[in-house]
Amino acid sequence: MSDPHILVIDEGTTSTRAAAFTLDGRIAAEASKPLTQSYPKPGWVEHDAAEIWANTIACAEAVAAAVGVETIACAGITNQRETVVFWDSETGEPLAPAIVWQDRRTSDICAALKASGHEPETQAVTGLLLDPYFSATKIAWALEHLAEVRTAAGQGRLRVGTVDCYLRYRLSGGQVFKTDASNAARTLLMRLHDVTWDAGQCAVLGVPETLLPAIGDCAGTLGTAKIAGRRIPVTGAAGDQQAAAAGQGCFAPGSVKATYGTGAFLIANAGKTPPKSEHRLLSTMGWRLGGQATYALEGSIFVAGSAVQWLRDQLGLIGSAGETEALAASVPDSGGAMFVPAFAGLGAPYWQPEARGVIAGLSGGTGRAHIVRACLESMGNQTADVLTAMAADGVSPGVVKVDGGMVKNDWLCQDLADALGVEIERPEIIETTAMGAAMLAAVGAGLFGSLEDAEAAMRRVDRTFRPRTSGDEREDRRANWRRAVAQVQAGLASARS
Ligand SMILES: Nc1ncnc2c1ncn2[C@@H]1O[C@H](COP(=O)(O)OP(=O)(O)O)[C@@H](O)[C@H]1O
Ligand SMILES: O=P(O)(O)OC[C@H](O)CO
Repeated sequence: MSDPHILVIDEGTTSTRAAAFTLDGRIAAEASKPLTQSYPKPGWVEHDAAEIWANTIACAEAVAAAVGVETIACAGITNQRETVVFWDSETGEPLAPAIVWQDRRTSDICAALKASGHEPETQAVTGLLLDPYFSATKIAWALEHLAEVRTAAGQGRLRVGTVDCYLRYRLSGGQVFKTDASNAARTLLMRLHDVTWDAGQCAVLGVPETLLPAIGDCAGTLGTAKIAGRRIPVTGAAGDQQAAAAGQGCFAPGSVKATYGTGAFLIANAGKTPPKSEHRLLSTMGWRLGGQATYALEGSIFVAGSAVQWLRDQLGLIGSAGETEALAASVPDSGGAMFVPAFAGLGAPYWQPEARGVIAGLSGGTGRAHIVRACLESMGNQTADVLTAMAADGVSPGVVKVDGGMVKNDWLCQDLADALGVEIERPEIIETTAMGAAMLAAVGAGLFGSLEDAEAAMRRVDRTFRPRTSGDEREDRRANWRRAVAQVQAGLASARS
């Protein structure tokens, strides 16, 4: 029999991918399809869940055909988190557009909940803060505003879930209505310490607990996926950022990864008890295996690669994302330009959903290369904000393990090292999210005894970027960044007055 493969479905914000991994961590076949982004109103971001499903099946079947479906031993699913899908239990068809994690339409609901003093309780129970980023207010909004969703709820036909839950439902032919602990932890409704839905949060946020799926582990017997006429056991499932932390081998408490895709997300392993952030980071689930939770401290940055896409699609400054590398290197600095890409509000550690972006410090000499460089530099600047908060919460890594679509850019990786003053370690396979889902699925299927064993067999380091800046240079850069963020915040204050 040929070598077994692990099929991974990685449903990201901007594209859906499938890959077949070998047990030594190679990608034997892969397929991807872009996902349409809809911005129907300012601050709104939607996906078509029918397109998500069609792309998922097409990518999975293409990969199965390439390696031979009979060689696939098991499947793992990983996904953009917090995004909410509404579908009909009878047909599996979507009832409304999916409301994406970047969507800000529930800012007012969150502001009202904060004003009523509900944030400390929310943080104590769920580890999260009151921000439209998370799923619950999106569900409550849809139940109030979308007739299709309300009617289906009244008739007992409504299924609501995060993207993992929707895909597991459809892949199983409607047999499985379950989510996993890492995705459930992003809803604002899950009690972090005992991994159950919290009746109080459900009541306050207006989400009937009866609508919610069961919560399970991230590895084990999780259901089946009908692909290319075969029922493949699904043995791994986790949100994409937690999967990336597993794929980077962040198993020791305090080890940190940063994934640069549409957004950028830093996760520190926090061990076996929920961490408590005093500095506006999230306390969340890493993964849960055999009923045993591993917790994480997270800093979520809402705009990373999407700023590069904006330079390409809205400004036409570049023809492709890859061009940013040579352009940034073509100038000695950004010429004083500072780019704060707060298109979807500011995430950690600010949590200001109504903030909007700024490009400051422009002069007549500012050119295309300076703007591009300022855009890439904002990755290091935003990451430094999160690492500063992590340090204040007691986590100071000497190495940050990076991955995601942006880190193929060497200039960016070096700039991260220079901005942060830490080593930046890049693995051979930068699709670490998919690698982590493959590791979880392999452990769930019994192909490896532990995630550590899977990492030893599957993950290899490509390159380490070392800082080339002095502490004073980094401090100057931080001061300039703080001034630019202050401009964003001043804009916010004047918009309110
Ligand atoms: N060479 C590059 N330099 C900078 N950014 C890049 C480069 N290549 C891709 N990107 C950006 O990376 C993002 C894609 O990363 P990916 O991990 O696939 O995202 P996601 O999983 O969120 O859909 C895009 O936003 C793109 O603009
Ligand atoms: O699609 P990505 O890779 O930017 O990840 C999205 C995150 O899961 C949102 O929390």
